[in-house]
Amino acid sequence: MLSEFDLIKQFFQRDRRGRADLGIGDDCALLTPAPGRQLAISSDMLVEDRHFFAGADPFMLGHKSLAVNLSDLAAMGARPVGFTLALALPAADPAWLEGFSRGLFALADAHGCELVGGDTTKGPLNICITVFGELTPGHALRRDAARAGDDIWISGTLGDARLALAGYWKEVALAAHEHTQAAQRMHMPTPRVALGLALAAQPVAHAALDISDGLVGDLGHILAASRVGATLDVDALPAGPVLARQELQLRRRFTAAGGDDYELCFTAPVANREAVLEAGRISGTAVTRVGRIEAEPGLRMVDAQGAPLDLKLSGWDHFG
Ligand SMILES: Nc1ncnc2c1ncn2[C@@H]1O[C@H](COP(=O)(O)OP(=O)(O)O)[C@@H](O)[C@H]1O
Ligand SMILES: Cc1ncc(C[n+]2csc(CCOP(=O)(O)OP(=O)(O)O)c2C)c(N)n1
Ligand SMILES: [Mg+2]
Repeated sequence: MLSEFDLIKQFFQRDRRGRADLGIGDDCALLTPAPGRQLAISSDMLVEDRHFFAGADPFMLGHKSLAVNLSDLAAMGARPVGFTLALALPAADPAWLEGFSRGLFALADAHGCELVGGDTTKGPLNICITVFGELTPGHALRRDAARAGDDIWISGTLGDARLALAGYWKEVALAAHEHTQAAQRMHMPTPRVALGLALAAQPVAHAALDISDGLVGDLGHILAASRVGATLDVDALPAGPVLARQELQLRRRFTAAGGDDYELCFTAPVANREAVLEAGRISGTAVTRVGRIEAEPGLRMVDAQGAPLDLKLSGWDHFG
C-alpha cells in the first residue's frame, strides 16, 4: 500500500531544480518574483460528475486540470511560473496516479511551469490547481479594459467540446469518429498561452478572458466590467471542425454558448488589426474577428446579414 507521503514522493516530487527557491516538502514553497514583475494568480477546481465523468482517463484529466488553469494565465497575458495541486483521491491507485501525473507534467514541462506544492487527502475525486504567472505591471489583459469601438476577437475554434458533451448525453447522434474527434477538444484543451503573451506585449489587446462557460456568458463579464455593450456576428464565430458539419441552429448555439472551449475572447482597437493578426501568426494560433464593442449596453447578436438573432442563450452556471 502507498502511504500519503509515498504517493507524493513517487508521483509528484521531482529531483530537478526549478524556478522555486524551495519546492515540495516544507510547510510552504518559496519563490522569488522576478524584479519589477507582477504576479498573476488563479485557481480552478475539477470535480467528478460535474467537470468530468467518473472513470475519466487519468492522463487526459491531468492535462485538463492544468490546462484550464494555464488558460486563465493566458487570458491575463501572464507567463506561467508555477502551480500547486490539491487532490482528493478515493484511493491511492498507482496506475491512476501514473497516468494523471504524466498528463499533468507533460503540459507543465511544455510551459516551464513547476509544481511547487499542494495537498493530498482521501475523498471523492477532486482536483484543485492554483497557478502563478508573471507579467509586466500595466500590461495585464483585464476584463474591465474594453472600449467602445474595439473589435472583438476569438482564438481557435468554438463548440466542439460542447458537441462532444451532447454526444455523451445523447442530445445529438454523432458518428463514432466524429465523437472521438470532438471529445479530444473536450478532454485535452489547448491553453492559448503564447497568444496571450503576444497580445499583452505592447499591449496589442485591451480586454481578454478565456471562454469556459460559453462565449455569450463570458463576453458578458467583459461588457459588465467595462460598462459597454457589443454586437456579435454569430455566423462569424469559428466552429470546430466537427461542429462545422452540423446544421446551422446547432452551430449557432454551440459556438455562441457551448462551454469548455478554453479559447480566448479579447478586444483590441481597430488600429491594431494588423498587430492582432501578427500576434496570431507568431503564436501559431488562428484569430477571428467576430464583433464590435459599443457604448450602448447589452449584447446584440446578429446573423451574417446583420439581422438580429434572438437565440435566448446563457452561460454555464453551476447553480443556475
Ligand atoms: N470561493 C471564492 N473565493 C474568492 N474568490 C472567488 C471564489 N470563487 C471564485 N472567485 C473569484 O471570482 C471571479 C470569477 O470566478 P470564475 O468565474 O471561476 O473565473 P474563471 O472563469 O476565470 O475561472 C474570479 O476572480 C475568481 O478568482
Ligand atoms: C461530466 C461533465 N458534465 C458537464 C461538463 C461541461 N461543463 C462542466 S463545468 C463547465 C463550465 C466551466 O467550469 P467552471 O467551473 O465554471 O470553470 P471556470 O469558469 O471557473 O473556469 C462546463 C462547460 C463537463 N465538462 N463534464
Ligand atoms: Mg474559475
